[in-house]
Amino acid sequence: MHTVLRDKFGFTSFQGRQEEAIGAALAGRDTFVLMPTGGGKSLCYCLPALVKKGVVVVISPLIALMENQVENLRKKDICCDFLSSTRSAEDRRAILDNIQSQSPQMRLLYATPELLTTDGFMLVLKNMYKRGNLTLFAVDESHCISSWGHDFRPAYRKLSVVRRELPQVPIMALTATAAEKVQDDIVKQLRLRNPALLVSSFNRPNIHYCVHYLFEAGALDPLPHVVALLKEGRSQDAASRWPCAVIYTLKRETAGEVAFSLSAKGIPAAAYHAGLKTAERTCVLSDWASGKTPVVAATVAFGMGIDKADVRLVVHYNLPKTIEGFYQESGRAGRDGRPAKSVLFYSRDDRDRMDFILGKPKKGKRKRKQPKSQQGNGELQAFGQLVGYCTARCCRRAILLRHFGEVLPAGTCTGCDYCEDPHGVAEQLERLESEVVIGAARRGGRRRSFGKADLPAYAGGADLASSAEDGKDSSDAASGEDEDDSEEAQAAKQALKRARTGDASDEAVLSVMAAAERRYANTSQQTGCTSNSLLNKLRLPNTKAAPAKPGSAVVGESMRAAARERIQKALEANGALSNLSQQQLAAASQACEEQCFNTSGSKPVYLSKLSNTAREAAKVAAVMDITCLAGCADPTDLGTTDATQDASLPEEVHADKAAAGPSQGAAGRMGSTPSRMMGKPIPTVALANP
Ligand SMILES: Nc1ncnc2c1ncn2[C@@H]1O[C@H](COP(=O)(O)OP(=O)(O)OP(=O)(O)O)[C@@H](O)[C@H]1O
Repeated sequence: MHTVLRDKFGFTSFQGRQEEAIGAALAGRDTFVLMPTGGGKSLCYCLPALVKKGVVVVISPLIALMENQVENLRKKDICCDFLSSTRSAEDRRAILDNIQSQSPQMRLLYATPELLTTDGFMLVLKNMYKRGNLTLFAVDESHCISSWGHDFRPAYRKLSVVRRELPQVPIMALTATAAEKVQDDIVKQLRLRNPALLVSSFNRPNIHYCVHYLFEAGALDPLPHVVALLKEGRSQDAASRWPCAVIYTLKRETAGEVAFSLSAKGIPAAAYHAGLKTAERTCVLSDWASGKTPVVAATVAFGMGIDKADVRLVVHYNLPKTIEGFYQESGRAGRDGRPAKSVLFYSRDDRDRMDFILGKPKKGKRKRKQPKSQQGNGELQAFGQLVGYCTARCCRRAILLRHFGEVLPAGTCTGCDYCEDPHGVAEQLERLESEVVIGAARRGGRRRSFGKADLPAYAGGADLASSAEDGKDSSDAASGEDEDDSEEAQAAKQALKRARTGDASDEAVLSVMAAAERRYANTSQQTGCTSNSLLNKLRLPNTKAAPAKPGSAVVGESMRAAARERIQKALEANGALSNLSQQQLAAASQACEEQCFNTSGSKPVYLSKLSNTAREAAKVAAVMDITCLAGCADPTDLGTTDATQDASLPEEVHADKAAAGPSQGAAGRMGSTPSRMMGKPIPTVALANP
């Protein structure tokens, strides 16, 4: 092992848990390897391929990743290849002949999960199995198997077929980001048998973590701060070079704007996202890798397989959706072990926007494979954890590590803004909170709602709408449950059908694989995608929409119904309102939604107001607050009716509410007095549209 390590790979020693992983694989044992980004996971399956007879099959999610690895291994004279739609028929035949021969020369073969799980390819694998030529299955980026994770790819789920059909071949699952729940899921889904669990620390001690708060009263634009960070990095470099940096943005447009603005200030920067042509992306990547363009502003399409050692700064210009995503992206900094920075910009607007994007009901999702436990607001919960990272008054590193089940001993943080200045961070958080309250008071007691002017990070209102839909589409795609009507998707479905019914020509199998890869690369990883047909459907005015009132938004009835449902769920979850009946809550939701509808001049404003309303609904402290949330100074404005009145509410409820005194929330600000509620039954609101 050590000889191969030195002679083939040029390393003097193993790092992390490489040696144990390799030892387990050579002993024929299943292995679960969790190492941080840049930890050296690929060696864990590459080295056994050179020591043992047979072929190591590596499952990898992207052609680009496979190409990159094959290229690197070939430089070391290691015989390896990958199967994909980009290969000629001749190449594919040569590969299949090689691996099915009595003694294959091939040491490693890379393939996507889509290819591996087809009947045709399984036949090839069984041939190899019979000859004893399958050394190991390495499942790279194995967190894609879990819908708890952030990069779920449905085809990964089918990999259990490997254990079923080829039971004696050891399996190695590898990942850099998997919280405990995801780790369990990986082991379960792949049916690993008594696996060696090799979990390294998630700690990246050389990365300094910082959350930069943006205030309403100040500039909400992160750009000047990014420029300052880059200048600071430049002044720290002896040769006065711009630091190598990645700036992650939510949307493609923002990536373009940031790159443009930085270039205009003399900072060499380029944009990278899935909307660019392949040649353009390649060019941006190679200029970045060579140092010609040290700064890249990118969406999450700039992802797996980015292996540049000297990234000094990773900025999150917008909030990421999950801690896992954040950890992986920020982890691209400092792979050389030298000091590096992660800076995440946090503003209330950004948070509200993401809240809304993720909170929208996903049309048609529940009908299909979503596990029960994850129905509802799993994405919102995951985002809530990320918000917790930003707003908790405690060490950032400790929060990250705790998320992955690790405890950071007190006082051992190697650098974060909180540990350096806990009072400063606390003050900023207080300021953030007070701005929310002051802002609401200034608006006459109404809760904050977005208008175009309130969205400086976005070009305009329509952008917000598309962003919201984008989030929906991308998450649908990520969970593999969207209905894609595109020609490409239809062709892929046909091919998949042919493959399943045994007519698995190479072309059919490869076209399924190519379609899956394109969808994964272009939608799952690209939050800014706008091409989904669902989005277009939602954009069309709905013929069943309620008649638009003057100045009201053009919003379809289905969206309005979903909005009412969302508000109602928030009210139902609010313990302070547990005494209200379903009918009362439904009526309150309706009133709140109508308020949003009637006071919004456009769909984006409606969506933003809705988002705020749903959030506030979860927080209201009394019935009075609901009425104010719905914009009524008098609860009876909501339409109290004797017929539907729930006069049977127990006396103590009224007494409790009276004893609670004036609400801290909107009630007081609206000038309503609690006495108006006292002695009166809590109003039951009538359904406006029975
Ligand atoms: N034993 C070792 N000694 C020194 N360097 C190593 C060793 N093993 C791997 N490396 C180097 O570490 C770097 C990262 O390795 P690798 O790409 O396998 O990491 P990874 O864990 O797969 O990262 P990612 O999760 O980002 O894909 C590579 O440049 C590799 O050459």
